[in-house]
Amino acid sequence: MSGFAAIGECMIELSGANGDQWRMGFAGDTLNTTWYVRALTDTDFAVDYVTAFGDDPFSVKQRRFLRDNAINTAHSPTIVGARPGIYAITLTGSERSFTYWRNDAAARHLADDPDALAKSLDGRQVIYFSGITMGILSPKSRQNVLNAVSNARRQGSLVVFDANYRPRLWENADTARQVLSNAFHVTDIALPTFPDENALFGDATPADTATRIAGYGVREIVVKDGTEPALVIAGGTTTEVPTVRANAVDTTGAGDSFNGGYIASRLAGLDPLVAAINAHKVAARVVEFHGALAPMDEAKKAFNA
Ligand SMILES: Nc1ncnc2c1ncn2[C@@H]1O[C@H](COP(=O)(O)OP(=O)(O)OP(=O)(O)O)[C@@H](O)[C@H]1O
Ligand SMILES: O=C(O)C(=O)C[C@H](O)[C@H](O)CO
Repeated sequence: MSGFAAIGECMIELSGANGDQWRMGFAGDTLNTTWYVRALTDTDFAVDYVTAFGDDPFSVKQRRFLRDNAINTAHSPTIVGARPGIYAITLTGSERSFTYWRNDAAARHLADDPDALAKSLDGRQVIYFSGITMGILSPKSRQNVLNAVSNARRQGSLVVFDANYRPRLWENADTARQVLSNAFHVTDIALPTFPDENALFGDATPADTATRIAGYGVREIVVKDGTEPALVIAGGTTTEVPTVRANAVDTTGAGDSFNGGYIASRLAGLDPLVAAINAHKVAARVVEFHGALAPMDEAKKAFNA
């Protein structure tokens, strides 16, 4: 087993608005985590982003962007006539909210071909996916993802999942609860965010979130909560790990970069508490930049500080 593969949607991102002038980049929760795993692992460690691309000029740029940053795309298909989704970031102070145009995005077809998906995940040390990955898909494709992930897990892959609840993606809250619970059932490491879990499952505290997720059989859980400490549940013990101070300008991708820092640390053999400390350091630096993707060298400096 070697390498990392994440499954999800790479969108066009509009960030850093200055009046009507925007900066265009590429982002999406699972891609953001992939970016930070790439930044924080050795160059000979294979990192893949598993998605579906369109065939328009922006999709071509996405593939080039990933390639230029040493992120491979496994067996991700190209869908003729399709194009990427877009989102724009609105800031209230440093707190982000998103406007999306993504209903017909190419990535919605990422699991249409179960064989290609299985090949993309084959032999990976770590597989990462999210509730956004599941939310954009048809019921049949959601099942294809769950099958592919659980088969890979049976072969020895470690599965990491963040529910990242985005209400607009779901037909209704009951479906979201059902699909996300199914995903937690095939997860080894859960990296949820408390406000998302509170919104969907009504958990009163981060400890309640951890208890519920442990009930799905997940043995390693980190519950993030903005500037509040993260709750780390591993090896039968529960520990609060405080965050790192930052001059935050845009919190987009905070949780995703935390996940990248956490996964890279665990891949390096560090224990969960040290992994959470490193993850906070990375996320605290990422919120000091506009958009989800901070420069890789800045993430690396924070990780090693
Ligand atoms: N203002 C901040 N200052 C320092 N660190 C922060 C700040 N906001 C977030 N973080 C860091 O990011 C982590 C995740 O934050 P949060 O729970 O807000 O993520 P999130 O809502 O999942 O983010 P996203 O979904 O945009 O990736 C925190 O555990 C912390 O390490
Ligand atoms: O909200 C989404 O679907 C995105 O993927 C956009 C952002 O990059 C992501 O939410 C940040 O976690």
